[in-house]
Amino acid sequence: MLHTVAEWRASRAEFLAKTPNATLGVVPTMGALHAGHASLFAAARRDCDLVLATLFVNPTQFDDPSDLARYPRTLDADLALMAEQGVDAALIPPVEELYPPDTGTHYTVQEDHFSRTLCGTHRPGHFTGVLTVVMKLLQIAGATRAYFGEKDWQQLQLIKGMATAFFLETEIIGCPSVRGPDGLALSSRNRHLSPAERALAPQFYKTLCTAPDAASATAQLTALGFAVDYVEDLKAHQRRLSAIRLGNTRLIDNVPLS
Ligand SMILES: Nc1ncnc2c1ncn2[C@@H]1O[C@H](COP(=O)(O)OP(=O)(O)OP(=O)(O)O)[C@@H](O)[C@H]1O
Ligand SMILES: CC(C)(CO)[C@@H](O)C(=O)[O-]
Ligand code: BAL
Repeated sequence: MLHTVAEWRASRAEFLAKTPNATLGVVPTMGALHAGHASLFAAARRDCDLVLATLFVNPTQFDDPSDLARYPRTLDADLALMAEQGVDAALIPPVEELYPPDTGTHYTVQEDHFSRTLCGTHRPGHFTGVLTVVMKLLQIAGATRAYFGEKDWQQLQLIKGMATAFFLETEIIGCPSVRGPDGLALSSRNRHLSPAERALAPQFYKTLCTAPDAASATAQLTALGFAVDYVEDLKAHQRRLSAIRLGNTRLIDNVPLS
């Protein structure tokens, strides 16, 4: 299951030699897998002949070193979940392989770009890191389709924009957010929540769904005890996006505007 870039490229070539018109799906992740990731694997499995998952905690997208240091790492459980979901191959490259020394090249966008708003404002450099690593992963994968979650809605739009701008041949597929029974969007960072924070967390989604406008959502969330980074209604997309912090844990979510 484990592949370096060179191993993946060799097994991909071998597979395509045997099955010339095969479709390939790639699901980029940072590991610590949960049912949200499983839904992406299932979509790829349904649509594609060969499914690659990538597990890489990308250092360049972390604006906060302590967030990177405590990012959950659960490799054994991740391998079991991927096997259950019928993932064919997992690329788990070391940092030096994705970032060879002295290349000094990254993907960036102009000052007034969408990537500088919302999470881009609150996590400076975050989307440069995300888009750079996604460009690398898509080039390595050489897939027909790549699967991303709508939970990270701004990220999904930016990746679609990059794929269009750079004429990438991989189709970018967005998949619906998977939620717990209480409405909380599944996220690897949920495991950092204390029991009290976990009990409060579903109010995040509920408030986004019910508040009449972004200002009231902000006021209601603040009154409940969330530290609000932003709530914004993107009228053009009919979408409400938000990021909040509970203690040291930052969560994001988005809902359609009704
Ligand atoms: N609840 C979810 N439903 C659907 N897709 C999800 C969900 N959570 C994550 N994803 C998607 O899985 C892919 C990998 O995300 P990632 O590994 O960062 O997990 P995560 O749970 O979003 O972690 P965190 O937000 O804590 O970094 C992304 O495309 C992301 O949008
Ligand atoms: C797309 C991604 C795998 C890039 O590191 C990451 O931002 C994520 O997991 O959403
Ligand atoms: N899924 C988002 C990755 C991050 O928070 O860095």
